[in-house]
Amino acid sequence: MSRTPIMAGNWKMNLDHVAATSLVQDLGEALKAAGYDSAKSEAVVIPPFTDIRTVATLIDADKLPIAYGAQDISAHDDGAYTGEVSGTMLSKLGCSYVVVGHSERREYHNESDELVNAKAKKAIENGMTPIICCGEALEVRKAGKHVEHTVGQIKADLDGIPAEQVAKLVIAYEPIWAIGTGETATADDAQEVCQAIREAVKELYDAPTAEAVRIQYGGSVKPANVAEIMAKPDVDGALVGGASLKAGDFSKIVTFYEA
Ligand SMILES: O=C[C@H](O)COP(=O)(O)O
Repeated sequence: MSRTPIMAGNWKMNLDHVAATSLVQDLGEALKAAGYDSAKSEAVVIPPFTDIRTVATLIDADKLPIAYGAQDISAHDDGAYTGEVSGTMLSKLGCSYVVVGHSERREYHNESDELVNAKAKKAIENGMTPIICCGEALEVRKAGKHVEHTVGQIKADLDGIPAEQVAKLVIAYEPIWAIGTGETATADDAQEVCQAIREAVKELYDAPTAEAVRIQYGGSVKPANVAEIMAKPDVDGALVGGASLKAGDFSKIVTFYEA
């Protein structure tokens, strides 16, 4: 089973809609110059909500080979939920992906696995693919409990999602201690947990579903380290923060296969 690698750039709370235009234009030009082949790697940008319409308009108008999505989604369909954004709204903007359960939202917004599960289901209900984030804090890794912790998250995050949907979604393993620190996990660290996540999906569902689900690594991925990480059999892509804010760097990560 060959899984198309997926490289998603999570801009986090960076770049207003004007700056977003420049980055997406530069990224489109960099990918074209690199001879980017979308069959070898999928490029996705995940901007702030306020940028999505602008990014969508540019990608559509210039027919750029870039998908886009959102950094969060409401667990509700509509109503009195001030500040939240619904799946219907995101789907109507043409979003293909929704990041759910990022460690920064789990920490700063106290998001539980139950809420992450509800958000993943809402993304699927609205025809979008969730990128379900998981990963351990440094103290958990130091205690040697990182596999147990991360697999436990994913089992809860996938609760009640049928196999045919799990096969199509994306899981992002992001060790919290590697996010934004420059402390990239080693390729072996990434493989260990991505393999354990795939084994857990096999136990929860079946072998075909485990083979089909795409599992990313995230945490200080850069052009210099992406090829080694991507050479691992159970790593199917990257969820990229800082490096996705630079068109040249993200283009090199998307075209990792050229290395
Ligand atoms: O969503 C992206 C991850 O949090 C990784 O961020 P980073 O590449 O800046 O470490």
